[in-house]
Amino acid sequence: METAPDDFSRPGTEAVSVAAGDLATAWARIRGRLRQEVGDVEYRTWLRQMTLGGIEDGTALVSLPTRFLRDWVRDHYGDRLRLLVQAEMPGLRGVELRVASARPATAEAAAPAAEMPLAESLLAPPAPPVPAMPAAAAGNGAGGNEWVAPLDPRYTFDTFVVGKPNEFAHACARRVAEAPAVAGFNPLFLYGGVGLGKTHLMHAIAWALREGNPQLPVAYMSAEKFMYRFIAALRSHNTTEFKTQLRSVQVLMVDDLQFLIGKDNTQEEFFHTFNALIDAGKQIILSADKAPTDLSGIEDRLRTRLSAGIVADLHATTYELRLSILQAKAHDAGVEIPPRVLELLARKIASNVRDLEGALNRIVAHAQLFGRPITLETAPEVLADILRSHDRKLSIDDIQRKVAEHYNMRLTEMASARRSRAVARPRQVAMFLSKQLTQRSLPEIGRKFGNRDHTTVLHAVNKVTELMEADAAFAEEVTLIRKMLET
Ligand SMILES: Nc1ncnc2c1ncn2[C@@H]1O[C@H](COP(=O)(O)OP(=O)(O)OP(=O)(O)O)[C@@H](O)[C@H]1O
Repeated sequence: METAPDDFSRPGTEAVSVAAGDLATAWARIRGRLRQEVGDVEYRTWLRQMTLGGIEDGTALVSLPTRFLRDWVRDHYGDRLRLLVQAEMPGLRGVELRVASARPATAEAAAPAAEMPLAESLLAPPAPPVPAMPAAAAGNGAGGNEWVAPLDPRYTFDTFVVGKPNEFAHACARRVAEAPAVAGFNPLFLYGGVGLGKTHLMHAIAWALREGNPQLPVAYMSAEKFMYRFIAALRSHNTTEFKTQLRSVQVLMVDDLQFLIGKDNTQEEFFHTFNALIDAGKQIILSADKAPTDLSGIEDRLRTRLSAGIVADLHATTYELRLSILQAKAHDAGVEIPPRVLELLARKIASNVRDLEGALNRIVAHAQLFGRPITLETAPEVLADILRSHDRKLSIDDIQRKVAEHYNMRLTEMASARRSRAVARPRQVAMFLSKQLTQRSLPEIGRKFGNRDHTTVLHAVNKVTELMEADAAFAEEVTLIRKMLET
């Protein structure tokens, strides 16, 4: 059994009439989406206390308990919140953020939240960033665009940082943006783990296409939205209009396709839409968390068609890519963050870019709140919970890399047979730290250092201990490297 559709009544010009149950469901979905987009940490820090007080004059009234939180949410999430609200409740003019005690969405949806003088409006800009749909796609005046998700203005090619893990996906996306529906690139199927940039790339393609031709009918939506709209069309016996709308676009983008797993009717409809568009020479761009071949629960015939164009993987980020992303985002935010702090984040938060952004936002907020620049000493404190949740075990590779970097020697020397002092001493330091900072046994450590014997490792550990006792400067140096590895 598939989930019930979101069936908000059509908006009037001034008021939007939404039943209490629908309002609560829509609000829950908006919050869920925000949480998914910004990550758990950021969501808990800034957005959890947000409540929907109701709708008044076509504006959603959202409350936060303090002025600081209200301002923060307005400045950092205001646009996003407005776009999500408008996507869920088409016809709303905007969102008003207030400082007020919590008040849930109720049957008296039109009742305002406790009035406060600090209300701020996030009204829609004059030309909302929604891809154009042609008259045919707009149906018979029922508001054509409202089932197409708005594009995020931040997600363009300009703001997408390219590195080894995403260069292929990025190149494919660029190619499709330059020349849609070229054989071999249709469909474009982007896949990868959570928060690695699939949605960002899809929006970037849509923005680029729009820039080239503002009239080009491009439709972007999540697979979830596709399903809700399809079920709503079924319920209102209006599937013809649904199909006509979809089939009149030139480019169709459907995000998070894994959502269709096990939803047989929706999959069937999607399959037909897909075939109709491809046969008509339209471009399709899809994303999922797995490659088509690994999407179990998707019918074989659909799976085969999904792989028929180009399949591009967004790989897990590397340290270098994470650092470049942080540098770019700090630069865009106009804040100076010491390189060491960015390196710390890039090293410690290896899961996905969304969490990385969350940590960076926290640092920026902290610096702005207290008017003090963040330092390598204060960053671990400010980010304690985030760092704890990303705590990862140090590996011998990490240690070798850091020691090689410190002594300005090539990483390969760690495993080489050379015995000159310039490489032998740093190698001994790396062996010593590997014994101190990992759970690896002496033979295991030896293997990582060019298959050396465990007695060589033991000798290195003893030698470094001895030298540290005899030479304060050397002891300080080793302690410093250790500290850098541990923060
Ligand atoms: N290479 C990159 N350069 C700049 N920002 C990036 C990059 N990759 C990801 N991001 C940012 O990380 C956040 C998460 O990316 P996005 O939403 O595109 O991930 P996703 O792969 O669609 O995740 P999900 O599987 O959760 O839908 C976004 O804010 C996005 O701008």
